[in-house]
Amino acid sequence: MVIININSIGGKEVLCLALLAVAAYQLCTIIYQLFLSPLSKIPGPWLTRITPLLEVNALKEQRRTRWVGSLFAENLGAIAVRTGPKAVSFNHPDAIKAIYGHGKGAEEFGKSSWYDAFSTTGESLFSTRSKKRHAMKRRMVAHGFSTQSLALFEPYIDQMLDKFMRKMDKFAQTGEAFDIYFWFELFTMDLMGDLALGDNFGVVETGKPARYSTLVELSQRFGNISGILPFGKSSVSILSWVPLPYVQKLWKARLEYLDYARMALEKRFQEDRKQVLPTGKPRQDIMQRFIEAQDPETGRKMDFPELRAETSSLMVAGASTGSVTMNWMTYYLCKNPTVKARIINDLEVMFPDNLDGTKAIPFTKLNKLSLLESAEIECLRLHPPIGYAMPRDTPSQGAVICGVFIPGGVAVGVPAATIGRNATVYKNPDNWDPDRWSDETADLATMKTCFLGFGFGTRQCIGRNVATQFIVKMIATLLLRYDMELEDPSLVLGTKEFTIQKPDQNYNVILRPRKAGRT
Ligand code: HEM
Repeated sequence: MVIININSIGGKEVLCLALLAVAAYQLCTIIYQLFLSPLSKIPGPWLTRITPLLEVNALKEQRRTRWVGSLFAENLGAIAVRTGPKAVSFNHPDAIKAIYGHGKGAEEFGKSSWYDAFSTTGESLFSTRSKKRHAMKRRMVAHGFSTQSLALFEPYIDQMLDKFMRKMDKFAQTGEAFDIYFWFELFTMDLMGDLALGDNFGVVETGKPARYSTLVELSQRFGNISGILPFGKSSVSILSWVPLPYVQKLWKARLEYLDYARMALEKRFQEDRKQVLPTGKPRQDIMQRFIEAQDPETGRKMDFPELRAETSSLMVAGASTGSVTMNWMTYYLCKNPTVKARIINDLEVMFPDNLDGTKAIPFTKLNKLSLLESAEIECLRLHPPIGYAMPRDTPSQGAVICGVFIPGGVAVGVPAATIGRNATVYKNPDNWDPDRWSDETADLATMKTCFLGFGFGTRQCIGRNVATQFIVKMIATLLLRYDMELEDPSLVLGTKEFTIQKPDQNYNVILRPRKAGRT
C-alpha cells in the first residue's frame, strides 16, 4: 500500500495533482460523451458530441439552417440529429407536440439558455424563460394583439402603404426595373418603427436604409452567437469581453440598438403620448398597448427597462420577418401567373369599387380571401425566416421524444425549415402550391401542426395576425394596382442566412399600371 505523507507534498505537487484531476475528469467526460451517453447514439458528426464548434462555425458562415438540413439529408430517415454536445434537432410531427405542445408532458419543456442572450434591459415576452413570467406577460399584452387592436393599428399600415405606393407609382410610370425587396425592407422598418417605437425612421420617404436596420441585424448576430455559448446568463457578458474586432463590432451595435429604444420611449413619455391621428383618435400603436398593459390578476404594469426590452425585441421580431415574407410572395406569384390571376380575380370581385388599388383595402374583408393567406403560409413553409430549431430544454428527468430518450437539460427542437419540407407530411414538398392548404384529401391537421413559420404552442408568435395583416394588405394592393413581373423570369432565388433567412441575391421586378379585368 502506498502511503502519502501529506506534510511532504509541496505547492508544485498540489498544483500538478489538481491539474491531473481536472485532465482526468475532462477525459472521462469526453469518453462518456463520445461513446456512453444516450445522446451518442443519435446520428451527427462525431465532433458535435464534444463541442458546439461546428454549429458556431455554421452560424458564423451564415448557413446554420442549411447545415442542420444537410445532417438530416446525410442520415436519411433519421428522426433526430445531433447538432451539439447538448443539442438535438428532430424532424417528426410527433416531436412538435412533445416539445412545443400544450400537453401535460410538453409543459415541462422550457425555453433553453439560448434565449438569455435576447434578454437585454429586461426579459421580454420573447426571451423570458420563466413559464410563470411568460404566462403573466402574455396575459398582460394579449389584448394588444386582439382583433380590436388590429383595427387600431390599421391606419398606420394604410398611411405607410400610401407612402410606399407613391414610390412604386414612380417605378411603374417609367417601367424601370428595381429591387422591390429593398423597398419592402424600408417599409417594414418604418411600419414597425411606427407600431413598436412610436415613430418611423422616414426611410420609405428618403429611399435610404436606416442605420437602425444594420444595428438590428448585428445585435441579432451577437445574440445568436452568445446563445450558443455554454455560460448561461453570463454568456452575453463573457462574449462582450472577447477582444476580437468582429465581436466588438456586434457588441457595440447591440448597445446602440438598445439606446435607440430608450430614446424612443423617453420621447414618448415626454410627449404625453397624445399624438393624434388624422382619424382624430389618440395614437394607439403596439407601444401604447405595452405601456398600458396591466396584469388582470395583480394590476402590475411594466417598468421602463422592461418596456425598453419589449419594444426593441418587437423590432427584431416583426421587421425583417415581414419583408422577407413579402419578398417570397412577390417571387412565387410572379413565377405562378395562374395563382396570381386567381387572386387578382378574387380581389376584383371582393373590391369592385377599388379595381386600381388606390383606396385602402380593409383587412376585415381581405382576411376572408383564403388563397392569398394560403400563399403567405406556403411561402413561410418553404422559407421560414427562422429556419433552425427554436430550442427547448428537456426536463431534469429527461424525456422520450418519438421513441428517443433524451437526458435532462438538453436543448431540443424542430427546425421549421426541415419539417416544412418533410415528404411524409407534404406531398411534393419542394413545390410552392398554396392549394395544398385547401386539399380535403390531405392530412391538413398534421400539415398545420408541422407548419412552424410562426412557431407552435404557448410561445408561438403573438404578432402573427399583425404580420398577416400588413403582408396581405401590401400584396393585395400591389396586385390590384400594378402588373408585376420579374425582370429575369428564369430567376431562381435561394436563401442566405443572416440571423434570419433572407433572399440570396438581389433581383429586380418591373411594375406597370394595371388595367382592371386584363388578367
Ligand atoms: C412574417 C412575420 C413573422 C414571423 C415569420 C414570425 C415568427 C415567429 C416565431 C417563429 C416565433 C416563435 C419563436 C419561439 O418559439 O421562440 C415568434 C414569436 C414572437 N413574435 Fe413573431 N414573427 C413574425 C412577425 C411578428 C410581428 C409583426 C410581431 C410584433 C408585432 C412579432 C412578435 C413576436 C413575439 C413578441 C414573439 C414571442 C411570443 C412569446 O414568446 O409569447 N412577430 N415569431
